[in-house]
Amino acid sequence: MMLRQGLHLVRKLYRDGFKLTGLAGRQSLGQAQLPAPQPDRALTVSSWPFSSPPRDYSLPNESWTPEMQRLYDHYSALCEAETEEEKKRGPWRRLPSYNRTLKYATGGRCLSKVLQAKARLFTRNIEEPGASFEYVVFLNKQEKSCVCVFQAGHLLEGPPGHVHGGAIATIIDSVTGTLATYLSGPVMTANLNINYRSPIPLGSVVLVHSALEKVEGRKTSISCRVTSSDGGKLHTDATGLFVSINVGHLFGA
Ligand SMILES: CCCCC/C=C\C/C=C\C/C=C\C/C=C\CCCC(=O)SCCNC(=O)CCNC(=O)[C@H](O)C(C)(C)COP(=O)(O)OP(=O)(O)OC[C@H]1O[C@@H](n2cnc3c(N)ncnc32)[C@H](O)[C@@H]1OP(=O)(O)O
Repeated sequence: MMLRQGLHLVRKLYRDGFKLTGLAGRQSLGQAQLPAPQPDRALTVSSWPFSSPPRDYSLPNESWTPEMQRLYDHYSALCEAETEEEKKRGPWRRLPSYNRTLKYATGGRCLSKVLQAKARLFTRNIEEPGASFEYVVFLNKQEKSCVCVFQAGHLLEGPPGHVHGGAIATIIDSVTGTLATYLSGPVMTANLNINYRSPIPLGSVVLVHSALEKVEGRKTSISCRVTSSDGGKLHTDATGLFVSINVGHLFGA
């Protein structure tokens, strides 16, 4: 009871502008030249410091359509497959997906919880299942490629009944960025080139195929194709250029 009251008090202090943490506190991270954020704005971009632990959002939930579930099952089965020769697991892996971008930013080694709490991946922070980006990425280590099964929810509407181009860009950036991160460590998108070929119906399930094109020094180039779930229709194709960074770059270092 006392604990609950204590939490309530801290929460209230926080709401009233007592900034414990969050991106709003960036001045302390080397951006002192920027004007101080307004309290309201600060609260919208801050993260609650005692939020629940990161959860894997790439697992089935009640909003998934039968087609989404079918494709998930199909690629999950590939993850279970063993190679003939060595009875080792095959090249496919399902990538977990957290609501904190920085959980594995160092390539497998977890960063501190304080750093993680400062970074919320917006595609994974909409509370209503199925409302926006439902997706799961399967990586093929051998082919240096991945496929994302993506179900676009009602909040992503652009042209009536169809997915907004910015939402399509978001999922392409997320999938190609994930592949680039897996292959090259921490990166940022430097360039994204997108051709919208045919509209994506809202609520439908599409496949986002991404593959490594080349690595040149700090630059990783990834190609991408968004198709209907049977592969028969091309919706979008794209290329992304990702530049390797030190994670400190994100904090103004
Ligand atoms: C948000 C994620 C952050 C990443 C954290 C790490 C891991 C995350 C963990 C897991 C991933 C999970 C999910 C992935 C989800 C989302 C991915 C989204 C990623 C984003 O959504 S991220 C936001 C948008 N992104 C930006 O906000 C970048 C702003 N920008 C900059 O921060 C700098 O601009 C930077 C760092 C890009 C480069 O700056 P720099 O000083 O380090 O390097 P420099 O300029 O020297 O370029 C080096 C070489 O790249 C060539 N080059 C550069 N830019 C080019 C361009 N546009 N076109 C053609 N070539 C270009 C140069 O020509 C040179 O080439 P060369 O070496 O041959 O001369």
